[in-house]
Amino acid sequence: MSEQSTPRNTEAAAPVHDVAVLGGGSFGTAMAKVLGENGHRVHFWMRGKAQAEEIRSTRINSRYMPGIELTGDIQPTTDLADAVSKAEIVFVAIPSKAFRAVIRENSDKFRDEQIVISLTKGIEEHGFKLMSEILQEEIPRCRTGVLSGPNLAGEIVNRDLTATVIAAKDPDVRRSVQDLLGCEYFRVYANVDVYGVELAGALKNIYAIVAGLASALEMGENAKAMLITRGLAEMSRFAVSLGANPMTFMGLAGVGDLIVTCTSSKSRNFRVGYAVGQGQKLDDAVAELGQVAEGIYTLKLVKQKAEAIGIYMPLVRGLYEILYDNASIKAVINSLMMSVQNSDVEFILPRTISQ
Ligand SMILES: NC(=O)C1=CN([C@@H]2O[C@H](COP(=O)(O)OP(=O)(O)OC[C@H]3O[C@@H](n4cnc5c(N)ncnc54)[C@H](OP(=O)(O)O)[C@@H]3O)[C@@H](O)[C@H]2O)C=CC1
Ligand SMILES: O=C(CO)COP(=O)(O)O
Repeated sequence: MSEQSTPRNTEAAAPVHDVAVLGGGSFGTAMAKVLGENGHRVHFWMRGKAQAEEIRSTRINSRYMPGIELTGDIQPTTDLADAVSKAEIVFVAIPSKAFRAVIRENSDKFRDEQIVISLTKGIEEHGFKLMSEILQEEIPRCRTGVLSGPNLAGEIVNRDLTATVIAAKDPDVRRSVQDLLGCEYFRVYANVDVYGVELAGALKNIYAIVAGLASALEMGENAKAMLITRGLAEMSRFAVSLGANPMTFMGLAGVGDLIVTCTSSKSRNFRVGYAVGQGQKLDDAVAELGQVAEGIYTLKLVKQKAEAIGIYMPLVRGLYEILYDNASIKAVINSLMMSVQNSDVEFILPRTISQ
């Protein structure tokens, strides 16, 4: 596909491609909008007939993106087979809990060598699988990749300047996604560390919840910086132990996404943490949100995994105790502050092993 595409910023009209976006939530809508504005034909699949009909007739996805008009050739559909069969590239924005089921149920609809990109930032409960691993298991004939970065959907649909990362082993996959999505408000950087980019996107949701909690408790700016930086240390320690490249965490998918979700109430994970910090029960906070906050599931899985492989993750443990063990927030903070004072950057000065 990339051979046919024109370099950016040329006068020549860019070729129109058929693409599919699976998932009619906030992020699926944001990516469909970018692709539509870039002149591509977007087969936009969602499971709700009423939602598809609404978008077809009003050009607005009122539940997930109220007031945002979807211009360009965006064709909402509830026929996944039809969307996938027409597409050169498929983007998947389905929450992690439903990701495998949707792909598996439709695995025979994908073509050999078709490019399939995960937009989902989560981990599967059984087996600690990332979405790219699920794609490889369910549709091994396809070429796969992952898009992740500081990408609040609500800003992208307003054409606010944004950058993201496409991670794929295959250079043609990377180039194709850059060509399809890149435009004057959306820049797509490339990485080959698929596992690191994907894990960064999933892990940062946990620290966004922590940051929301700290914000509700008015802990101050120093505390915010401490939490973001120690969150970065903790998530990179964990990811590196699983084979990710530590340098990936210096990039947009790591530190970039951590900054945006830990400092903005536009992040759903941040908002869940904020609500809990204000005394709301977790279930009520999630119900009120009405959208997915992947971090609450990722937290459980990462705590379990970290314990199983012996990785020190005090923020994960502390947040878990608050959300799931009814621990007092004050007691958890006190225990974190009074734990052993250790190395700042452990890739320079190794930690003293004392949990
Ligand atoms: N929003 C954002 O800013 C960003 C989100 N992401 C990631 O994208 C993924 C999707 O998030 P987002 O779009 O924001 O989530 P939303 O909560 O906004 O929407 C979820 C979407 O998934 C659909 N869905 C849920 N269960 C199923 C199922 N079993 N089968 C088919 N469709 C289903 C919902 O359909 P229905 O309405 O019918 O329930 C809805 O369209 C998440 O992993 C998130 O972390 C990544 C970057 C940015
Ligand atoms: O991943 C995101 C921005 O990069 C979206 O974060 P939330 O899911 O917390 O809204």
